[in-house]
Amino acid sequence: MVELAPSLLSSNFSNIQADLDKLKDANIKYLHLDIMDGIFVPNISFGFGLIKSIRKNNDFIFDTHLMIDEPIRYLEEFKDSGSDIITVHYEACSDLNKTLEKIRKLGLKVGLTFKPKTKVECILPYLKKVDVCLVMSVEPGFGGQSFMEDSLDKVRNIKKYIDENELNCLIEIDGGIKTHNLKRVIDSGVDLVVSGSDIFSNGEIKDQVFKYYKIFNS
Ligand SMILES: O=C(CO)[C@@H](O)[C@H](O)COP(=O)(O)O
Ligand SMILES: [Fe+2]
Repeated sequence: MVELAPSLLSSNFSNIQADLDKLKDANIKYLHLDIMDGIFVPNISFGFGLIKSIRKNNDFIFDTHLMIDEPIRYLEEFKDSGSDIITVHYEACSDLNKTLEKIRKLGLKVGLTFKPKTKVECILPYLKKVDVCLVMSVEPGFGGQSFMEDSLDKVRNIKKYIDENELNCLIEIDGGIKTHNLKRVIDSGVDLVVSGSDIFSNGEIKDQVFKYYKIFNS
């Protein structure tokens, strides 16, 4: 069963809880949290203070996507703020093994992602250590960008590797997903789909979520 993880980045920051209530009403399980530090990516989003604050009233699985340099410095804080999955970038970690192991030791689900220009082959050896492999289908840093078609081949390669090596790793895709490209995305073999602007800025949130699940189930 494919699941949708709406990205908080595209929600209405002046009334976040109203949007979260709509997601809850639409039976959403995962919430994707994009953390940007202005160094690893050319944008700054929000930090653990905001996550902690929304954790109090929301039961979603918090899927935290860290677009920050050397994320190992802040893993405890993201755990304490309520993250369930922490995903780090291959390019951001000087000691990737140590970073992944620390997430595991903190008792969280371990996620690994990589920028579009990084070769898939670079991350394959780490997949035995991770619970979620996130394929970026846009350059990280901003919501609302166009979907990169070649990300589907990356999903297929990763899926093949996971199946051949009998690994227990979910595939997530993030960036530029819309209802019009969703079917092809699902057919490539993903388990989790992140969507931001198409969920929060395209009419009623609940109606949009239902459109996604209708396509998931088609
Ligand atoms: O990580 C990122 C961007 O860096 C994403 O999670 C986006 O926030 C998804 O937004 P859309 O592309 O769906 O608008
Ligand atoms: Fe993201």
